[in-house]
Amino acid sequence: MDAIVKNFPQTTPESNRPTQKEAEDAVRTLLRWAGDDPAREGLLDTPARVAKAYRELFAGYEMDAEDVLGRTFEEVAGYDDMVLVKDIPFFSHCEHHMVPIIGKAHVAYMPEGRVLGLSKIARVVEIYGRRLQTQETMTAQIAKAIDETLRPRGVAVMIEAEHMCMAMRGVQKQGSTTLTTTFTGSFKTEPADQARFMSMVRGR
Ligand SMILES: Nc1nc2c(ncn2[C@@H]2O[C@H](COP(=O)(O)OP(=O)(O)OP(=O)(O)O)[C@@H](O)[C@H]2O)c(=O)[nH]1
Repeated sequence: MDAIVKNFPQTTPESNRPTQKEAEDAVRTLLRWAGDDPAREGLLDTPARVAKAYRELFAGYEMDAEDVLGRTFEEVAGYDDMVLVKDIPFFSHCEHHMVPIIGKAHVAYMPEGRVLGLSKIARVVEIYGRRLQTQETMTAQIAKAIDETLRPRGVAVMIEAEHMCMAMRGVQKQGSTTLTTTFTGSFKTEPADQARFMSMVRGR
């Protein structure tokens, strides 16, 4: 798992964290930048609310995929075929504009001796989603985390998402979806495994 941290060194050391007051002052600055008055009554509590909301929206920096994925079970009754958890909803934020990415993740693996608790797969999506992200990085991180901790025969991750930076601002194209995939192991080497993943994701 060290490799994951090395490849994706996103977590801020606690010593570099601003104080609550610094965070609230920064929000007041942005309110003024937007053209509003942080001293007006309706905005007085907003900096504290935003600082609190950021802790929640970016809680992924506080969480470690290794802890979550470390809890595995012995293979269940000889089951060794694909396990797919699809349509896992998530909210993330793009690292370019800090506005939402709204999407769904589909995550599959081929067990090799051990299986994961299903909720742990959704938790890994949360861990990487609740950070500033690009969709490509998030897709790769989820696959890599499962691959390195569980050592399954293969991992497949597909993310479909709408980027609010393309909808609310800039080019302003609402409703477009970006799809990204990462395949490891048998999903990479066996076209049949990859095709089955795609058809299971698409089968509604
Ligand atoms: N590859 C990738 N690009 C992203 C993602 N989220 C946002 N972007 C893009 O990041 C790019 C940043 O482009 P810049 O030209 O530096 O910034 P900008 O002037 O705000 O760009 P516009 O959005 O075109 O107005 C934009 O094209 C965004 O669409 C992502 O998850 N993956």
